[in-house]
Amino acid sequence: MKLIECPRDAMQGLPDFIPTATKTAYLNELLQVGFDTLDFGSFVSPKAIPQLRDTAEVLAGLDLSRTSTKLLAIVANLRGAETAAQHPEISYLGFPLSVSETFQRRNTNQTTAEALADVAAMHELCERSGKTLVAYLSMGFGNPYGDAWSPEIVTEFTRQLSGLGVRIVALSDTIGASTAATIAPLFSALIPAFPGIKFGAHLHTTPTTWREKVSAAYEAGCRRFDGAIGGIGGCPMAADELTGNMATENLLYFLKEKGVESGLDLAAFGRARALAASVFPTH
Ligand SMILES: CC(C)(COP(=O)([O-])OP(=O)([O-])OC[C@H]1O[C@@H](n2cnc3c(N)ncnc32)[C@H](O)[C@@H]1OP(=O)([O-])[O-])[C@@H](O)C(=O)NCCC(=O)NCCSC(=O)C[C@@](C)(O)CC(=O)[O-]
Repeated sequence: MKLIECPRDAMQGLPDFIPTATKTAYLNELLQVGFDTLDFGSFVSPKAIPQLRDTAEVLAGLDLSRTSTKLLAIVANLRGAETAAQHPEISYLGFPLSVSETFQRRNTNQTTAEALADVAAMHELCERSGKTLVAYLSMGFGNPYGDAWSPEIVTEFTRQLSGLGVRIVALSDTIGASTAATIAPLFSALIPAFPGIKFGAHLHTTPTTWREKVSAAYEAGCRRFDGAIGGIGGCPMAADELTGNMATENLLYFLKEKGVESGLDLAAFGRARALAASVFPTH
């Protein structure tokens, strides 16, 4: 089981700037919890995402001496990927490739064909610099813009990613549109069809629908889940109203019910949750 904590997704849409020292302290606490990966920041345009304009400074303040958690940074163009690749502390570069043309344009100002060309270049950059590319298939369960969506379209994007050599694909429900009825068949079909790819679930959800979503992905064989403490956040490029992240607390409830080891230090998790209450005071 791999749990990926996403404070980047929790913070990126918040209008009030979280001071760099506060971000750093929170991430340092999260680094003690035992997550497989921390999606800690992004190297993108500060005009697009002003909240994360200090990612390089935050990275400089992280204490990586007592953690096995690996760092993931989101990038939205080659320039950001080249910046991220220069940091030896970062293991993963994450790029949002969208199944929806409208969202690709809103998020990275590209067509999906241009974004796929960037994925190819980013994958090569990662290979050269000892890093791994994580491709998010954004709007992977439908979109609010009226763009075509079907399991076949998601499969075709996955085929293209597989052809480029991408080995981690996070099926992403950017706006919380998924249901058990869309999640289960997609994971059930894609996992056996692409044995060279490790599939993750990056699900956004309301507090009432989280369980059916996690359960559908887990029962279909997914063993890599993204979450954010408190279920905070979402992508501000997608919609005005953000649908929160999958709460990490709920992922842990689910795993406990299933008798599955999370691998987390629960005391450290409690400390991180307590700190989250002051980092995100209005949530
Ligand atoms: C990709 C662009 C830049 C294209 O935006 P653009 O306007 O086409 O880019 P540009 O090249 O014309 O540059 C615009 C300005 O940004 C600057 N710029 C340009 N690139 C960089 C960079 N790398 N680092 C720092 N600055 C940069 C550049 O210097 C310029 O500054 P100006 O001259 O106007 O002062 C823009 O659309 C962007 O930054 N988008 C951010 C997207 C983003 O961060 N979205 C949220 C994360 S993805 C997500 O949340 C989804 C996910 C992963 O969680 C999964 C899911 O749920 O679906």
